[in-house]
Amino acid sequence: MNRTRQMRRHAQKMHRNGLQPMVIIDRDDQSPDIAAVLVARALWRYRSELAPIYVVALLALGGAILHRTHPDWWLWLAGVATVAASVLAMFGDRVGLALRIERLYAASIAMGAGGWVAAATAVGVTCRPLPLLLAGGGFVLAVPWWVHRRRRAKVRVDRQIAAWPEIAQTVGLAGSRAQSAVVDVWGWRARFALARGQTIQDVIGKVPAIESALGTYRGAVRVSPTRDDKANRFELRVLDTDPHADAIPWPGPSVSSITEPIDLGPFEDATGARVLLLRRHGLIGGVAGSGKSGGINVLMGNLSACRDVVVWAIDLKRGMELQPWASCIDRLATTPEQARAMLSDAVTILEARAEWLAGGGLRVWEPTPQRPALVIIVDEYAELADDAPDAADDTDSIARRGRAVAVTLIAATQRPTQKAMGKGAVRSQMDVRVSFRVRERKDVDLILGQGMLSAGWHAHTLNAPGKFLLSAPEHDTPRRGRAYLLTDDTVAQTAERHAPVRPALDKIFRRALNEARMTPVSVPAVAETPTLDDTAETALREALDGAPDEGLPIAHLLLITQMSRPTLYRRLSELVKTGRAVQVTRGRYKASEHAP
Ligand SMILES: Nc1ncnc2c1ncn2[C@@H]1O[C@H](COP(=O)(O)OP(=O)(O)OP(=O)(O)O)[C@@H](O)[C@H]1O
Repeated sequence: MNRTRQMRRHAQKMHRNGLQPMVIIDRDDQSPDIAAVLVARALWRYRSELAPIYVVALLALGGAILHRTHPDWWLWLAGVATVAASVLAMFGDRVGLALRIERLYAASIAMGAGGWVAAATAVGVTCRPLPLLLAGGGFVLAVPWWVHRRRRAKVRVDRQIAAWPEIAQTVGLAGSRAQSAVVDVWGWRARFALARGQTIQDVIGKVPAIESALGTYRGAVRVSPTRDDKANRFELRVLDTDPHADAIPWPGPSVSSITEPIDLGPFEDATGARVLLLRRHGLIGGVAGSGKSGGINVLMGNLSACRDVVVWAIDLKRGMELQPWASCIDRLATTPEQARAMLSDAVTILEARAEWLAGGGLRVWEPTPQRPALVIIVDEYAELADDAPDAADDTDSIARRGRAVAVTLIAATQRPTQKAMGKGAVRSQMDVRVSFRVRERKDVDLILGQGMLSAGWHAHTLNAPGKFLLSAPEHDTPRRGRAYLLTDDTVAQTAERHAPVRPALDKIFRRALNEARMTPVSVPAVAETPTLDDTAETALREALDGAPDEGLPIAHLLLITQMSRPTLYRRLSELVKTGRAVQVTRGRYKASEHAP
């Protein structure tokens, strides 16, 4: 017997240390004692699952006692049961029964249990059909309890929280402790306090180990600061189902001005990944097919809705990605020559604006529809660096000096290596970084910045196109977002809706360009740059008349006429309709041979 007590003490000590006792039964006389301990522990551990059986047993016991001691109480008991059931049905939400079905269930339990005890008190528990009613009713009412998803989730969470000291020890966060936990639609969340000297970065670095210890699937655990932003607290989020499993349709523009943050798509807690682009440059990276172009579509959908932004774009993949937005893009460069000319013009405008600001004693350019910001989107930046290396000085100038004058550069590329980004300081000037999935872990640092991988920005684990991590001054913890998806139809409709409201570039720019007399490479001699005042119409006619057989591209006509893109498209379609011009191929026009 003494030995049994010793073993029990040993088992308790092991349990206190977080260890499971190993049971070695070597003598028959000790087994019942230890088995009883194990059974008692199982009864306690599975108390939630066994709760209906406990309740049935309690009711039987209570009924038996009351029948013996106070058989005349049955009427009171029936009254109390009725009142309790009504209160639960009406006000159950105040005690956490959020759904109506849950309140009705609780009311049925109260009425059933109370009614049965009242009857058993009056006539005795063995009186028929009370035993049958207790067993049958107990079983029927237990089924919803056993299958209830939230209850099961809660039990699982409680067990994991109870096991946390052991998990923490294993993963190297000994001393941290859980403060609270809640089950939500996607899984569960818990708030933890850290031991002295531990930081959130330490926890982020342990995420794979925590996932393994909790037995979740890979990528199911998220770590973030708590709302109060205390350095010794963190929130752990464990997802059972991925909130980003399905594509999320774009709900329409979230902004009407570049001074507002643009919503790229929801984070996993359904809050929007909003980021400001005014006076900032952006870098979008990720492997082919990871959703970069989708991300650019979201940007275009929003930027085209802003009346205080002029969008220029460089798409050296023959305009494949950005062509659908052509009517909202003031200037689209699809060849290295056009890209070179555009970037050089951008520097001209930047300098003119800087001069204008200095002249007025102003520090920054505040965009308005009359004086819009300029956003230059470069899709597949690596191709620009390859095909137009001499434009590097201009991109460098824009990246370094563009902020104050509201000239923003947004570059998308698969891997922003120093080679892909050109020689200059462009990458280091990018304030907003969006990383879609990368293939290699080291690419995380390439896109998001040195040290980000070890700080927990695991873009290599993003597992569907459109999922991204966003790093910006207002987003300094790794949270997964999923970009909204714009279908081709949505793009076409949005571009059509926004094209008429696109602003033109301001006079300061136009004058600066005039003065700089920028002549695009390979513009035919007939297409002399005219003055930019009110001779646009004549310039268009002259350009079309002198156009070569293959026609003049839109980009050149835009440069020559200085019309806004929507105006040029409108004028060209009028000229085509009236037989004065012809569209030779897509995006190329010349005067009709039979023009009047
Ligand atoms: N936000 C999104 N939600 C759901 N699916 C998306 C999303 N973005 C992209 N996709 C899907 O992934 C495919 C590839 O996306 P996308 O063309 O944007 O990738 P990419 O990174 O630009 O590739 P590439 O570098 O080859 O152009 C799309 O055809 C689309 O079906």
